[in-house]
Amino acid sequence: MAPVAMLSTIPATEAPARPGCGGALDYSTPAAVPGAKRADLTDECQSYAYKKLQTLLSDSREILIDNDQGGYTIPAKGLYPYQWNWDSALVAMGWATLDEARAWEEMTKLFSAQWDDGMVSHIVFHKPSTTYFPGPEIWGSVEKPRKSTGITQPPVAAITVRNLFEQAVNKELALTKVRELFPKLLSWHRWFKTARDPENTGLVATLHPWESGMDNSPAWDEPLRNVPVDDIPPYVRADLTHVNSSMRPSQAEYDRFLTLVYRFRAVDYDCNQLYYLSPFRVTDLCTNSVLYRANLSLRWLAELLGELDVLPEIDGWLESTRAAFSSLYDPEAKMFKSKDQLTGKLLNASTSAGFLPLFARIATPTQAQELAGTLERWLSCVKYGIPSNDPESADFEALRYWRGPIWAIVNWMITDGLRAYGFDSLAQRVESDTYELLGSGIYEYYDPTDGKPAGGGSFSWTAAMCLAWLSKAVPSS
Ligand SMILES: O=C(O)[C@@H](CO)O[C@H]1O[C@H](CO)[C@@H](O)[C@H](O)[C@@H]1O
Repeated sequence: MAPVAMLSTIPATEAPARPGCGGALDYSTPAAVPGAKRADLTDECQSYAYKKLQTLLSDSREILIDNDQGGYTIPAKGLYPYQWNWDSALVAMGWATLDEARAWEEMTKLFSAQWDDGMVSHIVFHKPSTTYFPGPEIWGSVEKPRKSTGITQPPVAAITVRNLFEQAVNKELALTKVRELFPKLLSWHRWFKTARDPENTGLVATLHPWESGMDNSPAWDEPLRNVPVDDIPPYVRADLTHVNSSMRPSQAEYDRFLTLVYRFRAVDYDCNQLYYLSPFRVTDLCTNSVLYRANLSLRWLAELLGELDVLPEIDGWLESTRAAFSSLYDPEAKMFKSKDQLTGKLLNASTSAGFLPLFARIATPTQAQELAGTLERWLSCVKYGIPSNDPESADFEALRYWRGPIWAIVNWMITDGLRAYGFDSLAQRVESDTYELLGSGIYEYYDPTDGKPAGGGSFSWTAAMCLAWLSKAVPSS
């Protein structure tokens, strides 16, 4: 696909009209800046490209400001009215481009709800809302609503904290914040080790599809089949009042999501029991890849602070994960796969999480080469990348949430990995596709077959990716 050449999906009111420019555009400078002009482009073309980026950036800033609830950012109004864990960690990187203090605040607010055992919840219920289910009164009770959920999400936070520190202009503030956050991060990562890898396998368990962040991924079809539906109280889904049911998880999936919540609640989310009693226990590629990368970041932060005593502990985690990770590689499919810990089998589905070992830097060079080949095949089947599910698989659904649509945050993670392994042109293809998709609106996800935006609108982590990643990645030649 030609880099950012087709812009037909941008509504005329939101983007400047595109003049007939041949070749790539320069997004970095207005044509009016003397000396900044590319010789092969007209003033009109350069100014168009510049304006397009400025429009996207200002829309993205507005979304973060609009979704700001005072120190934390909701993912989208109505659909997701609380603070979500990995959303906030990704959104903080976006905030950092306009207000560093506000970016740090996002992290502080997330960790304000950290549990005594170290866990950081997948949702923090700072303020009441009637637009989401299941809310605090389901996770706790009507009489005693919980302030946060009893499950977690992929631990992006340490990656963010390192990133915020490295990018910081105000290094003094950054160092104070790193000092504050480091022990909290360490305690969360220790919780992963003890609560989710009590048998010391090197890979942590995920006990609920919501913990994976990729809730209705086809990878969970098999293990969810072994989750019985209990006699749970009747409930009304709020998500279907915001988004069409054809784009959301099925009722059968929700029944199982809720069954798991009620079973976990029955033991008051005791982390020593959940691992053994959950009828859903998988090795999720996303969680394990993010955790490995987050442990690399945590190690970096420990060195920054001179916390050298903890290095052997973190090195031990890294080493055991490295030793175990190849067991998740399927050489025939040339793809990493998640695993069902209860049956011991690799799960059949090939999903975009299979590329995340690149983001982790844990794929071997041979595996990375093969993954790049697999990704090329996927991209040859769709107009835009990266679909969340193998576009050639029978269960690919272009608009159903994590079963096909493109997610900007996943594109960022995979692109970061592709560049680290030297696959620059593949990375550029994904960056160009993402840039073009965002031009049609800053949404939750996008249809890989035609680029149609879908799910929640004015979506925070998509806006954050525009600010923190795409604004720097768009091709300038
Ligand atoms: O559908 C839901 O109700 C929530 C449950 O956590 O998940 C989606 O929405 C959350 C908020 O954006 C994300 O963190 C998840 O990854 C997922 O896309």
